[in-house]
Amino acid sequence: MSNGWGYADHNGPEKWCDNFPIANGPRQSPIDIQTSGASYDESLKALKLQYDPSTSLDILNNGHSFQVTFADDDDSSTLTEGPISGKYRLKQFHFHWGASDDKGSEHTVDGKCYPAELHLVHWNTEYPSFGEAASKPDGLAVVGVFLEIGADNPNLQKLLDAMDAIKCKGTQTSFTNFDPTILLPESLDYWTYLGSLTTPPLHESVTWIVCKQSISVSSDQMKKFRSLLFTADDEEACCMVNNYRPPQPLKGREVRASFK
Ligand SMILES: O=C(O)Cc1ccc(OCc2ccccc2)cc1
Ligand SMILES: [Zn+2]
Repeated sequence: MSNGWGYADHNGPEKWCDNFPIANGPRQSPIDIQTSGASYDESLKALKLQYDPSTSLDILNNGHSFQVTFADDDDSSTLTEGPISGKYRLKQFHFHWGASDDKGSEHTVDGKCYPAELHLVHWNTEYPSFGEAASKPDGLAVVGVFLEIGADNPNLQKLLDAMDAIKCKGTQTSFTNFDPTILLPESLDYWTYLGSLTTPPLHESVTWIVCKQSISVSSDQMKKFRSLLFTADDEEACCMVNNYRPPQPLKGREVRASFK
């Protein structure tokens, strides 16, 4: 794969195993969450998400998605409790979405796809940095939130307004004073299982925490996501759509629910 991984036929999810053999590993993500197979675990705590908006730094088109990056040199923005032990710091959040409203999420629920999925990426402060944590079995905790077509979501507006400035791969702009709490659903009921990054290097280092309740996004707002490009300004334009990996084999893993 001379020009790196992506989501096209020549460099997409079916080809990633060529350079990243862990793609066929025992704890790959995403998965289809079969609700009947998820077991309620009364020992699971409620998620504790404490974010300081002053830690948001910038918004970047990295050629695979767009991400908002946070200052993570102290414990200002953290995830604690829930299924994890210890303290995890927020590093970034990003989205995955489809070319049309009938697909785009990475996780599915009883086979149902959503038009998009938000990932809030946190790393275990047991390790010195995100880079160190990213390859450890308990290194990362990612909170996933489904987006479902409905009314315009005003809480997405600041992200949408920034997209004109990050249309092409490699572009970024300042994105300060943003509290990602506004992107969370009302209920923080969740499913949790042990999985992986859903993009190369596909490290099996993620405790996944997938919220049962979705947030809304309108069809028009989804069109704005699809106006971004996978490509740099000196390349032939390719719309940033279908940047999702399909569900991977469960391989005997347990999926637990924080709710009855
Ligand atoms: O949320 C996801 O899609 C999982 C995911 C989380 C973090 C992530 O970071 C990219 C990255 C991680 C480790 C090393 C290099 C790059 C890549 C994927
Ligand atoms: Zn992701």
